[in-house]
Amino acid sequence: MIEIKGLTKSFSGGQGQVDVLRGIDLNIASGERVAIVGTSGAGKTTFMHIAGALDHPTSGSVHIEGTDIFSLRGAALDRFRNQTVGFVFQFHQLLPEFSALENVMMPALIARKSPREAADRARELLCEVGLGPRLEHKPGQLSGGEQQRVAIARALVMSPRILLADEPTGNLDSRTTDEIYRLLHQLHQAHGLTMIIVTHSETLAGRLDRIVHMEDGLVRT
Ligand SMILES: Nc1ncnc2c1ncn2[C@@H]1O[C@H](COP(=O)(O)OP(=O)(O)OP(=O)(O)O)[C@@H](O)[C@H]1O
Repeated sequence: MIEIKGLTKSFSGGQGQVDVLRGIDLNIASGERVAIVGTSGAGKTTFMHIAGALDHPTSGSVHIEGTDIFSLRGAALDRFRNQTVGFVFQFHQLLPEFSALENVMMPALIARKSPREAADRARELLCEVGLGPRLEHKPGQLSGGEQQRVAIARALVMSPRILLADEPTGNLDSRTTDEIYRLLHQLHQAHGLTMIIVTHSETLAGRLDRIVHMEDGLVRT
């Protein structure tokens, strides 16, 4: 269960203060798949970064399975995030110099898993996302859809319970979008993941369990 209460985020810059999130309340059940939709600038990415503890709110709280995540500090917060949340970004952010296998291993190596264990887990996940024959390919040698599959495998390498995806199909054509949806569905069935997915794709949003509309830093009710 994810419980978000009174979340606000303001940035201050040259042109004064910008209130990007203005008091978001949202509960998401374990295993639920939620689409976050809204116009550009509504605050979706900012919200996702805070929900996944990549950024701090100005005020408000996020409880994940009972843990008040912003009461954790430093290494404890990093550990909680690495073990609990996996991220998939629109522009997948794979490291171009490294193979698919090495990209997926990376979070496990950073978490000090042994290279053998990291490689075994990465291989298993790449096979699960249909990339068994592409383990040694570098991102530049893979299609957009394949790169996104690598990014999804990487997000899952630490066996998180929550998957946060920001426009996971944003730069893909409709057939590849459909394939990524089917993969996410398969992973949801297999791992019981809670999924929060920011998307502009009505097709993708419509297939999830619930659609949350964000508008001007608030959830539209
Ligand atoms: N670090 C920052 N400093 C100042 N303003 C910021 C910062 N990050 C985001 N913003 C502003 O917050 C607003 C919301 O941005 P955000 O990326 O969360 O929106 P979004 O709904 O994800 O948009 P899109 O669909 O275009 O990705 C924007 O007006 C943006 O300029």
